[in-house]
Amino acid sequence: MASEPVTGTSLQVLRRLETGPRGLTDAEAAGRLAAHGENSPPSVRTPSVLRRGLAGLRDPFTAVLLTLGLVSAFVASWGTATVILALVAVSCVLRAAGERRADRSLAALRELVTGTATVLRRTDGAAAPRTHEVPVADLVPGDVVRLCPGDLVPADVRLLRSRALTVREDTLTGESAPVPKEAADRPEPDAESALCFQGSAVVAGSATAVVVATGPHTRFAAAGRTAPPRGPSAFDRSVHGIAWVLVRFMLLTPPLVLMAGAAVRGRGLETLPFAVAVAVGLTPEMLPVIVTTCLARSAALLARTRRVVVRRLPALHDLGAIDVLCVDKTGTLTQDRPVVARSLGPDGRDDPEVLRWAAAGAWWTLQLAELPAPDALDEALLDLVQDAGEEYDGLAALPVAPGRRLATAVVAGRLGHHLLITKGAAEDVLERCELPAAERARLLALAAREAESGQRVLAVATADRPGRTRPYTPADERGLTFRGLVTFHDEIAPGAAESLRTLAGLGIQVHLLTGDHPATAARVCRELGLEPADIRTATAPPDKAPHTTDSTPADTTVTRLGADEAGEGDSGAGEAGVGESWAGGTVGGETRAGAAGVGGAGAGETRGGESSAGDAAVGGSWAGEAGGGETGAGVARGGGSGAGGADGSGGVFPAEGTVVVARCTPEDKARVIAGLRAAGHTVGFLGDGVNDIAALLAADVGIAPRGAVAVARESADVVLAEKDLTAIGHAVTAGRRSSANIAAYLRVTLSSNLGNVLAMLAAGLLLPFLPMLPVQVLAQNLCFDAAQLAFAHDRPAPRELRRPTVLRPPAFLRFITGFGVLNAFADLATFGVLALALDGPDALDDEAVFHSAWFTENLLTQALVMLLLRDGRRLARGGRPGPVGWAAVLLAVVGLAVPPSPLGAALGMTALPAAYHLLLAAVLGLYALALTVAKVRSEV
Ligand SMILES: Nc1ncnc2c1ncn2[C@@H]1O[C@H](COP(=O)(O)OP(=O)(O)OP(=O)(O)O)[C@@H](O)[C@H]1O
Repeated sequence: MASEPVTGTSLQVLRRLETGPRGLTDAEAAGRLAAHGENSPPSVRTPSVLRRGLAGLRDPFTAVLLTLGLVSAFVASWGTATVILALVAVSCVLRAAGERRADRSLAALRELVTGTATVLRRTDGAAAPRTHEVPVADLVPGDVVRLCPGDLVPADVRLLRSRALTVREDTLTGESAPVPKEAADRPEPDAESALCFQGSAVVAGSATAVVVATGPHTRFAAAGRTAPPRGPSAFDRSVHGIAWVLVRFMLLTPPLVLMAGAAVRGRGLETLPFAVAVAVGLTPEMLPVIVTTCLARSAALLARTRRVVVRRLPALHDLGAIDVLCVDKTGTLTQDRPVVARSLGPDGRDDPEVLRWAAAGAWWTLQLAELPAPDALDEALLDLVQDAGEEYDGLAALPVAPGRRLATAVVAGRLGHHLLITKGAAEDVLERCELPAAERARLLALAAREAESGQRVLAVATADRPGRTRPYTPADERGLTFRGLVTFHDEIAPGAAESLRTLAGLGIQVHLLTGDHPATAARVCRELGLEPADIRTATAPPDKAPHTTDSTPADTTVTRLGADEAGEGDSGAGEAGVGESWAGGTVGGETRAGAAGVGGAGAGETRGGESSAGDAAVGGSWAGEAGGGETGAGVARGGGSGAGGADGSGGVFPAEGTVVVARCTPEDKARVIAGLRAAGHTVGFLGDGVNDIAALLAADVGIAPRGAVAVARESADVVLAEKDLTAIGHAVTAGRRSSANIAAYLRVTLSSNLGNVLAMLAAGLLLPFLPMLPVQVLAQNLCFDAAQLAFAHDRPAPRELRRPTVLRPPAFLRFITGFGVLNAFADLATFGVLALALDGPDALDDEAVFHSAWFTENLLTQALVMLLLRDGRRLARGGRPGPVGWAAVLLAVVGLAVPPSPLGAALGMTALPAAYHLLLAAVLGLYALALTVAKVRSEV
């Protein structure tokens, strides 16, 4: 179905689809919707619970458990095998159920951000077609749709008309370089270039197209594709690091126990079930369950209370771990509702004529490039000049595109001449004007002065050319006559200042990456209460600017301006700054570069709030290749003040404060983020436009605000469904909360498990019998696991949420070893004291008594660890116990109640003498004291 109607001329295709260039009528569309079904985006086929359960076996802990269970069955230790396999089953079922719940709630949340398509429909056959925004799901074959930059192609379509259309097809091909598409009628096999496929992103240009396939018939669905998988999150990587250390321990444990038993006690293979049980005791089996539950609960709560949609569950962890947030300016920190402020001539005086040129250019670009709607700057111009462009006939348009910061309209002038009207970034337009260098520098300074007051600035130029039939290309934008500047005021977005303050309070460094002028960006920063520590310009060499997709890292020269150089009120300094960046691009001026190490150096070591991560090079290709000598058009000079220490590039980011990188192309934004990540930061990016897609994908977490274009929303991990930016702070806190719960679970479980295992190994060697029967080890493990589920529901203390939650495996393993050893000492001390104090028929040399005493003591110490390592402060302040506190109490009750119960008898246990409980209370008191001291010391 997808391929059949797309060959032949556009007309043939339209006929075959029983439609026309004016689109379908409402009745036809409704009929086809009933016949073809919804054009639902191909969703991941929801796996069955069984499939999910089996997938759970791939988790390393579960896989090791299963192996140990099978080993036990192999040596006919049926009790041990049954309990282990039951543990495996419980873990897989809980995890599958949690994932299903999470999937369901996410599917419901995604509804909040579903996209729409611009479609041409008629009320009846005689009526004129009108454009409507309809939900993507309502599209049917035969619908005529309009595509513009930022759109996601809503179905498989055949182009009817197109203007300089480029799309990214990475969802289908994995290839991120934009591909040109054209409406021309071509025979097979070239017909593909007139087809766009569902899920592709429109990067530039515009088109009108007819829908040829929807829903399950699209190529995307047929290929069974889903969104390209992202690499593991920062948190996942840490958890995996820890998991693999433990898995190695677990695999080593049984042979060690066997060898030690044989060497010291002369025991044989009969110890294997015990050895296996000890290894199982080390396993944090509930980890996958707790991770899924924590994430799903936090995501659902965020959506309900803050209208924040987490589109990829693990992104919530990364959100909690970010220590750097890069934001774009327009549409994110500002509202992107610009209003014309001034129109001035080259002499700096008000000149309304410049505004008329700019508006005429905007009007004809809009008409000829077939853009369904003007961009915000053009809209502001057209709002003010009602009859814009009426005096001309439009001939051609070269619109703005990612990496291209100007637009040209060609109109018919007098006496058969053509008139080019170009408007855009001052640097880009002035570079194309015929001007002496000094005059150009003066005009750039004029633009910078306007920008310093926070205004957005467009330069306007024209050119009179003899008429011709040859098409116009960017190469024709040369030898222009400068006409003047138009400035715009764009209000700050609601909640932006408060949101930035909250982020600073959460220990997150904010950087601004924008395509706009450095002085405008710096002023916006100040208005938001952020004093930029550094202001830089990322300048693609002019001849590369329109073709950023094939630019290489070395194409970007980064010019650093001192924070004060673009400073407000000091126009001289501002002029110098901008002049310098300009010179770097064209006249061979100097690009001041800070000292920089090459990115990635010291990554890992430099992580974390107190580290010098910020001093490391931004690195990656951006810093490394842009610096250190002559690059592109600029000459980099080393010897700046950065702490990276190597030779010069502009890539050093300070450890504190905000850096503004202005005049960024989409690739520059992505490169800066890649560099920051290589320097060890966990980086979030907040952006709303088609020029932000690469950055959204490059960041650990991409965030799109409400109002972002469809492609940005689709590329983001987190979407804010409300306009209020303060939701980001709440989302970060929610991420930290779930990460803190998982980290606490790991700390408590692993230190406690390690302590038990060490104590059991030691006791196994000291005693003439096994310190616990395998089935008892497993039973107490099961009780402890069940209690651990409370961590998914806990509320961490506020101080735990003040900094990014970063699990550093070495520090973490040190923690659990320290507390594990302490726990083992407590266990052994208990028995030392009890052995000395008790004798008679109930003494500890009786196996059943010993096993029961060990069981009770184990569960009580574990409860104590839960209480003190997690709920200690809350209880010390006289607060009510949280879920973990109550779970600990329950665990202690089970520890005391099981041995004398029938269940205890079935497990080979017996009631314990009263004296034991008294002595145990005293030993536990001492242990609690030691634990508290150790905890306080570990926090200093
Ligand atoms: N309609 C337009 N006509 C001419 N030039 C434009 C137009 N829109 C944008 N520009 C120029 O292109 C520059 C870069 O635009 P781009 O969309 O990349 O970034 P931005 O909107 O300025 O900032 P941000 O990256 O923060 O969203 C603008 O600063 C402006 O100079």
